[in-house]
Amino acid sequence: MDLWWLLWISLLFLVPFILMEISSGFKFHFKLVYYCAMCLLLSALAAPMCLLTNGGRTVNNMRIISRVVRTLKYFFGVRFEVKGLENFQIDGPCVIISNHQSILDMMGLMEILPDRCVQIAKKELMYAGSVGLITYLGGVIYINRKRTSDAKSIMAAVAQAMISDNLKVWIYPEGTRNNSGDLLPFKKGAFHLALQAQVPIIPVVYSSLTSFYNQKKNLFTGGTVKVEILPKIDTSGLTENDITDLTERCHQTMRQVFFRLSNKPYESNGQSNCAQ
Ligand SMILES: CCCCCCCCCCCCCCCCC(=O)SCCNC(=O)CCNC(=O)[C@H](O)C(C)(C)COP(=O)(O)OP(=O)(O)OC[C@H]1O[C@@H](n2cnc3c(N)ncnc32)[C@H](O)[C@@H]1OP(=O)(O)O
Ligand SMILES: CCCCCCCC/C=C\CCCCCCCC(=O)OC[C@@H](O)COP(=O)(O)O
Repeated sequence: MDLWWLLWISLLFLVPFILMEISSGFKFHFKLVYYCAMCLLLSALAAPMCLLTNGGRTVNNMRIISRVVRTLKYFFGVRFEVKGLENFQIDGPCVIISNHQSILDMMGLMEILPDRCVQIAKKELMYAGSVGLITYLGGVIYINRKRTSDAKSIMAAVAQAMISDNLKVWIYPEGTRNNSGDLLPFKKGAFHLALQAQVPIIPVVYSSLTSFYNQKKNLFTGGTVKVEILPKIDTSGLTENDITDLTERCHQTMRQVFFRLSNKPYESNGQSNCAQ
């Protein structure tokens, strides 16, 4: 008899808990699927608009893409508080670096995307159905992260194109999505590119999404993302020998801003910030 009571009482507590877990998990995954479906749908709608307006693969399509992607935030209750937009007002090309937390970053990217700006992306994105097509039409540059030598030669060609076509290039120097509440060490490609093209670097920092988007906690509600565009960092006169210093300087500056925007106390990590 005692055993039955124990079973009933445990069920009384366990069933709502399991249901809550299932439903919040369901809600999280449902919202993620909904986000991907919206990206696929909007890309499928934007692709003909790009083709009809600009004919094919060109950075001019980014204007259409960013306008369309900017509508996404209303569906997901995400808002952006942007500071420092004036720092994008520079003549000519530059390398823009920013932190990368999740696929939701596409909204933050398109919210402030300056004119004539293409992104560097992993080549797998090319195969993401209509999203792959829209990235192709927008002029996104694909790299194979597993082959450093290929990535380097593509980046060298990009350095030339930046100058000849007056392009800004957006790179996520962490090289992958990172929702840990800190920045990963930076890869060096962005800094080589800036030096090769002899163009300035503009760091952009997005506050942590973890308060409203957290994969570990199955959390995806609405919230505000603080964005800060920092003043440009000049690279003129720097050489290959300065790459590590430059990388560390940018990482440290962005990390400080990231902690400030995320309302977290700054923690010095006391180790090299460059990916080895
Ligand atoms: C309409 C609705 C649409 C809805 C959908 C929305 C679509 C919107 C469209 C926008 C699309 C945006 C897409 C964004 C996608 C974001 C991503 O895919 S992030 C992942 C891909 N990006 C990156 O990986 C960029 C950052 N990575 C690097 O820069 C890397 O350095 C690397 C070039 C990939 C090389 O990788 P790895 O070998 O792992 O890196 P390192 O440790 O840094 O370098 C090793 C070694 O090589 C030297 N080196 C690196 N780069 C160069 C270079 N360019 N030239 C010369 N040498 C280089 C480096 O110095 C290291 O040597 P060392 O001796 O140790 O110093
Ligand atoms: C017919 C084929 C159908 C394919 C279906 C593909 C489903 C995907 C659909 C929509 C995805 C929308 C994502 C928007 C663009 C996201 C860009 C992005 O954030 O890429 C991640 C990349 O930065 C780093 O990747 P990793 O963290 O290293 O991994």
